[in-house]
Amino acid sequence: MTFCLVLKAFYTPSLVIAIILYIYKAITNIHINLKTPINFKMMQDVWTQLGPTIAAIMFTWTMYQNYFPHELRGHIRRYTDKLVSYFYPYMHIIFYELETEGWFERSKAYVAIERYLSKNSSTQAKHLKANAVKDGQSLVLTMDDHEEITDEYKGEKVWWISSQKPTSRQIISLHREDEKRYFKLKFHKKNRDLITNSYLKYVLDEGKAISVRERQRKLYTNNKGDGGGYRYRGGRMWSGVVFEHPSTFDTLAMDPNKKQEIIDDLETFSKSKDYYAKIGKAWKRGYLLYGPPGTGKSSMIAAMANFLKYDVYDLELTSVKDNTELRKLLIDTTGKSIIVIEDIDCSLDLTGQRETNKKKKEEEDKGKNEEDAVKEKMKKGGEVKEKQSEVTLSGLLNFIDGLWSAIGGERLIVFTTNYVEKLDPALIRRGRMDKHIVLSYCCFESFKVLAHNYLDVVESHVHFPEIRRLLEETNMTPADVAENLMPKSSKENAETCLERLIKALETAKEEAKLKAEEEERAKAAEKEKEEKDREEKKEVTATEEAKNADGVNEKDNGFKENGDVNKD
Ligand SMILES: Nc1ncnc2c1ncn2[C@@H]1O[C@H](COP(=O)(O)OP(=O)(O)OP(=O)(O)O)[C@@H](O)[C@H]1O
Ligand SMILES: [Mg+2]
Repeated sequence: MTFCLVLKAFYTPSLVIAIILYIYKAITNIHINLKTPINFKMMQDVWTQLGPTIAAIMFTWTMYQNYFPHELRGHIRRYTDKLVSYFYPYMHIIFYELETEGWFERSKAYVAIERYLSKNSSTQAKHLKANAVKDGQSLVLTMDDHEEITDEYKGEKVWWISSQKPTSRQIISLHREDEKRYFKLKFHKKNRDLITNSYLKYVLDEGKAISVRERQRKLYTNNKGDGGGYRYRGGRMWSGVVFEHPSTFDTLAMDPNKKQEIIDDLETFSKSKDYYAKIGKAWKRGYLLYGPPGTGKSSMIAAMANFLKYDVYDLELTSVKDNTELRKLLIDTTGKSIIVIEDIDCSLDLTGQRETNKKKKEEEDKGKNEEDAVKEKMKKGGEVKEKQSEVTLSGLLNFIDGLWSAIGGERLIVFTTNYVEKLDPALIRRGRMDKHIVLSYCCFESFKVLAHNYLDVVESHVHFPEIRRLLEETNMTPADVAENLMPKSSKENAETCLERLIKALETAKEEAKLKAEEEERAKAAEKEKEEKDREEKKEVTATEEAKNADGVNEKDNGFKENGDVNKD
């Protein structure tokens, strides 16, 4: 029996089990032998018997550790494990916290499991650890070492144990503790396929999804680089700040049907990973937002990011040196993000670059030569102007849907513009910009959203019919409507704000009328001038024709006279 116990005690936890078993056996023996209830005297006897036995076990253990050859110990351990596993119906999988390769970073699998278990941990574990996330704004609770919690998957029970073991002292650990922390998953042998094929994937996916949901989202902008590898801000291509824009689809003023259509579209996109894979399309979607200034294009991007819980990469195209740098920037973005290029029509001269008729090319070449000459002149004079971006339309087209664009997945690319007609059709064709959304002047439905948000006027108001009429008769951007609805002092209430809006709408209507009249007058004057020019031109042509006719007659006469002379 003692030999068996020693055999079982090849590693410390087993040693503890062995001691417990021994105590139990000693007590039951006494109980059986004496047929008396266990009392204090008996316990004393147990301890008297136990002391030398434990000492013997410890001695044997130390001898074993110190004097048994390493290989032999390995063999013994292997056979003991086999023996134990023969009777033991459970299997274990271990997930270490630190990667053994590289710089001992935290393993992604461990982090995902930690997040996945956080819910069960907080309800089941007695000892918890708290880790700060979102830059210290919230806490994630995980079970502390030597805690065990259970989980259930498709009706089968599994156990998760958190533990740690000391690492070799020769390893210089950059981590906070010189210990190897790990999660151990215990499950019944019969569930082997279920766990390895399905449960583990589920845990990792869920863990990652929780991390993404609860992460601190960022707003990035590209750093200006020299194109040769060196970049500002510690070599990073993007620098980010915490994304805190409060715009949501609830605060966005637009036609409710159109709004719902966009929400549905976004939701479908975010859940369509498998569908995109099935149809052989990169998991990305392009949105073109266009409309006059102040109609909510930027607000909509923020609302999209908040709805999908994505990061935002605000790409400043003019700071990108060339197409290669643009590609590198794309590779440096993560999935679950929106890449935004605002005012695409102003970013670069991307219009008409595909119109390659000869004349245009010649003109361009001519212009280029002149430009080069000016640059050369400036250099000589010591004036070195900042380098212009060399990003081309084809570079941008590749950025949107070239081979590289598939990297990372789950990405929205959003362009905004005030002048959609200025853009090259290739840039905004479906497939590149899949959904075109026009954001226009404030309609009555949009106004109602703003009135609700800004003044808490929910259903109706006595001024609403008049505002409705005025909004139908004149164009006012949601930005202007919002500004009029915003109380400017504590004395102002819904009534005063709505009255101010009515006044502003009337003024806008009047101004629009005057402008239209002015334009009408200008048009009429232009027409009149054109008419006059045409008349003058007609007169000039008629005079010239008359003159020419006179000239021909004179010539004819001359010929006749000359002919007569020759004849003579
Ligand atoms: N549709 C809208 N819903 C709610 N608020 C809006 C809307 N449009 C504009 N606003 C308000 O007007 C401000 C300006 O809007 P925003 O920056 O989104 O306009 P934009 O279309 O991006 O303009 P620009 O073309 O000049 O960039 C926002 O801060 C917001 O308060
Ligand atoms: Mg904007």
